[in-house]
Amino acid sequence: METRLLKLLPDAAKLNILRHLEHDPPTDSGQQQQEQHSQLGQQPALRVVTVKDEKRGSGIPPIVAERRLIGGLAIIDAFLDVQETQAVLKEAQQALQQHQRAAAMVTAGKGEVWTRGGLRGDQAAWLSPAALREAGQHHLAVVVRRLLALQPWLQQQGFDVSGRPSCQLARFPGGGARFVRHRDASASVPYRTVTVLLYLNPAWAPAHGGQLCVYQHATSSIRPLIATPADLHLAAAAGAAEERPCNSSSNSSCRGEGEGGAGIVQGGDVSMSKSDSGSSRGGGGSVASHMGSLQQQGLSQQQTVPCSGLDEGHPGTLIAPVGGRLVVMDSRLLHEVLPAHAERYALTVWFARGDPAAAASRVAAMAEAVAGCATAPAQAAAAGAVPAEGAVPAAAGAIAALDVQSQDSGSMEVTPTPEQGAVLRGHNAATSQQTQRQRQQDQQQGQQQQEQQQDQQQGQQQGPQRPLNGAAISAPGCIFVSVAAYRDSETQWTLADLFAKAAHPELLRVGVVWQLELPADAAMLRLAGEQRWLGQIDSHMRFVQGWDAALLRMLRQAEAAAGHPRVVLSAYPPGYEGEGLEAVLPAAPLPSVLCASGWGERDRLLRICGRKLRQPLAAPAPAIFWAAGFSFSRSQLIEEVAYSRDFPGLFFGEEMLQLVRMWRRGWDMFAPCEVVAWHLWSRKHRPTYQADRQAAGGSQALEQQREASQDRVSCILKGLLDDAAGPPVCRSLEAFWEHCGVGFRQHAIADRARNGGMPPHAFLQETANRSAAD
Ligand SMILES: O=C(O)CCC(=O)C(=O)O
Ligand SMILES: [Fe+2]
Repeated sequence: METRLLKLLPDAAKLNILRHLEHDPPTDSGQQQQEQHSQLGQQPALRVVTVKDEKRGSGIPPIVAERRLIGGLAIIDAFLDVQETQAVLKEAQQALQQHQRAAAMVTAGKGEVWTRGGLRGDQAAWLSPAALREAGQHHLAVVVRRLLALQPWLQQQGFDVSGRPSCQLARFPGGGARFVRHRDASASVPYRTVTVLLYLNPAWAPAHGGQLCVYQHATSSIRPLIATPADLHLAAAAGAAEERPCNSSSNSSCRGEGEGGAGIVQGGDVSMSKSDSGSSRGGGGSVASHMGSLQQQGLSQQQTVPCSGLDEGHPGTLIAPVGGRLVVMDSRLLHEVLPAHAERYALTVWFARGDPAAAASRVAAMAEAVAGCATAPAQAAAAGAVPAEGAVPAAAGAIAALDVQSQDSGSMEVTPTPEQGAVLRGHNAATSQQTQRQRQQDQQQGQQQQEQQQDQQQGQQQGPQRPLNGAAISAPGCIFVSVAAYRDSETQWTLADLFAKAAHPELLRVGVVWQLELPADAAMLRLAGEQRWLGQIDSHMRFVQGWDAALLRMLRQAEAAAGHPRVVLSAYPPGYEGEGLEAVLPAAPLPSVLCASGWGERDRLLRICGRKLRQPLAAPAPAIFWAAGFSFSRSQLIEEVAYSRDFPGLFFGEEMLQLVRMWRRGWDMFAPCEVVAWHLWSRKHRPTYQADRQAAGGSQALEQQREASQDRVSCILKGLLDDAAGPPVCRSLEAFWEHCGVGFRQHAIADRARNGGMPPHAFLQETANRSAAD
């Protein structure tokens, strides 16, 4: 499979292989977790040594029992005394060392501290009670149990903590390591309800930094739990209205909390803070000074360090990570760990709600998984490290694989890595739902085989030498969607929407080509070649509900109309406005058809546009042109018409090159009769490769390379250069010219081309987009 996959690649691309974590957090099955907890409780090895075991009695220490969360936050000092803290710290250090592999993998992938990535600088290890027991880390085990024993206390306060908790040790190594603003109940782990942090730093001093900053705990209503993009939208809108500065003189609810039971220590090491008032009292200095220290280390704040909420003027409570201190917080609260300048240890228990993560949450996790690509530093492009431009996979890039195959009920962790931005994977085995699907798949196998034979016969009859070997459309199969992205903040939303709106997200596999790296030896996602269907989209798109089912339906219709299975659905999708959560999708737009629109002034390559139809189509219509940003077919397409590495720097021209190659090998284009996606035509929200390169002073060599590629495409289309790539052709170039209605030698466009093969009156004046080329 691997060799075959190599051939499928956009040859110019550098594709980092999906890096699976080899180690799962240990407590991700509810059943298993329960067992582990009860084992923990029963083990004689876990008898109290020096740390007080609160198992006897109510299990809730008095120091905690009399407190409650106010505004979603409670800070409880001296949960452990100094000796206890020291004993636990020692074991925590051991545990982190023992679990170093795990810790490394949840951070930088090689045990490195990832401060340059700027998002998260800690090293962490999941704690399994069983592992602690085996390792003889009794103090730690007892403390974990004491933290777990807070469950009824939280329940009394109305939190759903009936799900399985998870437990983690984290070490920030100092040197400015931080953890940027986030919510623990995030899109990737929406089932977390309460975060309990126990700090293990007996000698903490203000100069050590690393304070926890909690935002918005003073607001009366906490934002709704993020579960779906729609919820996110609502949450963002509500949050924007709620957000207001909070200081002791102007906001009574803040002051009330500060003075009340929430544990705000005035003049001590907990303080309400707002950067613009410079009121970071006693808590170890402002974020700006931390940033300063990062800059001294040669890291530019702008390029490598995302802004702190404090720097943005948001009100927050600074909490020093002093040894023995317990912080209990609603997991929905935004918080961050400010740059730590000394080693900093914390033990965290996340309590979770009972119901397993819903499909929508798994979906939204995709958004987080790629969030890093939007912040990728500009220098990668500026240094000429980007071999091609545009949003099409002919360009070089790195693939981050997003494998959501087995996450229906499992927890998942998004693991940012410096190279890839993020890798996402689930921790659980297949669910019963999946097993059921598997059974259905098995049942349909007989049918598939039959249809497969039909496919093969059809393929042989149709001329192209290699028969199609995929099953027919009625058979279930996975869709592989290839997404190319260049520093595009919309990528995360595109992926979230893609999964959220799929009728069968479990059958979806996505590869993101991040167009930021030099070409190198390629290795394709192992997933790609194994899937039955192939989609290709841009990184700034939205989708209709059930887009996958709709595309399969239309592909089936198109195949029936064509009388063979070499069919590609392609169009320029209509536009949406706004970005991220603000995206506005026009309702029920009419479909469009790709048409020739003219010739590029400098490169003299054909430009195409999407012309909106006056009326909906009853079925997909035979079409002429192909758009790289929206294409759907059987996955054999990429085997038969692989991207070529012979055209470095190509942007305009790529679609025509692919088209001539596809068509001459027997693939027919069809215009979808339904709109299933929207595209953001404005480029205002993202830098382009071209602009980055110009900002860096341009590169003559790259420009020349690009022009040479364009010339070669021109020559191929004119028949002046033989295009030997790929499997043998079954249609002539002359037939292609006639089919398109384009005189490539004469630069002539016939009406057939201008109308994309449709009757002239079929169109509205309005186009679906400007020409994608301009
Ligand atoms: O260590 C802390 O104070 C907080 C860490 C954190 O936010 C997390 O692990 O999610
Ligand atoms: Fe957190």
